[in-house]
Amino acid sequence: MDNNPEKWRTQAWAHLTKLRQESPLIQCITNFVSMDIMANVLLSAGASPAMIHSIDEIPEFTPKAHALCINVGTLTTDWLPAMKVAAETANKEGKPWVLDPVAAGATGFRLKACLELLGLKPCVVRGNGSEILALFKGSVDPTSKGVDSSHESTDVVEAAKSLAQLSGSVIAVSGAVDIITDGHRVVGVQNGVAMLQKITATGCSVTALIAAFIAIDPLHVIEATSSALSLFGVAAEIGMQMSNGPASLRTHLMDSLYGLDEGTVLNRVNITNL
Ligand SMILES: Nc1ncnc2c1ncn2[C@@H]1O[C@H](COP(=O)(O)OP(=O)(O)O)[C@@H](O)[C@H]1O
Ligand SMILES: Cc1ncsc1CCOP(=O)(O)O
Ligand SMILES: [Mg+2]
Repeated sequence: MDNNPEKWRTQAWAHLTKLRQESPLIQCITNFVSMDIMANVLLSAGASPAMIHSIDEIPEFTPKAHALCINVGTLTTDWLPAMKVAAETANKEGKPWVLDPVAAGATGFRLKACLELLGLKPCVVRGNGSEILALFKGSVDPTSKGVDSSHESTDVVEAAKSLAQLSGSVIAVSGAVDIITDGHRVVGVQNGVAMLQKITATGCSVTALIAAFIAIDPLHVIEATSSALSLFGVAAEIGMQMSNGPASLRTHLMDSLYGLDEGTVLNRVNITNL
């Protein structure tokens, strides 16, 4: 894709239209905090969510899903084997899966689990600046703020590129500017509002949305990931105009995502090659 902004916008609208038409089934193995908002964001966008995480069901269910989202936000020893079996099943079935390494640098247990999952070759890893840096360094961050970031996405571009080259996954770093890279190309998305950081699990939700967009365009992972991040940001921008704070934005974000129309998308999507 050349750096014509119009092409990125047209592509984002084409992705959303296809998502609404095909309504892919997205399996989410995710943290307790995020389950509700993640499922509702997927529904608002046009996808079909299923929060199914029992290891007893994965061999039967994961092959039916069009994409899988794995999120370690409230990880326990019990859940990790299910996540690994699901990732392996998705790989075997040729289904794309994405990893959200929530608070990767917060503890040794979490970091080890995230690195093991990264070894199972997710199609995309989406994290905030601190999470991506922790994965790149492979070390616990003594100054970790848990699920929140203490690094700007734009400060970890080189780490993200190296991590992408080492892992073979596309790395998406969220922030004021979302960075998407396969280790060679770097794309920037400038949509969204800072208030998204004041709603829990918006990061988790946009990771699930990336899974949905990859489900409908698995051969263009960077493009699908960029569209998902941009359209989530556009919905937040529109929603913010009707909101007084995080609680009302949470509601308006979903209404705006559901109602996104061609004119709004073509006017607002802001994606560029960096
Ligand atoms: N300062 C900001 N301005 C605009 N959008 C932002 C800003 N910070 C985060 N976002 C958006 O909020 C969503 C969640 O990102 P982020 O807060 O980085 O994830 P996490 O919740 O995992 O830490 C993403 O869509 C991202 O683009
Ligand atoms: C608060 C919290 N604690 C464990 S998982 C979680 C949700 C994190 O969501 P996000 O990474 O999208 O902010
Ligand atoms: Mg997060």
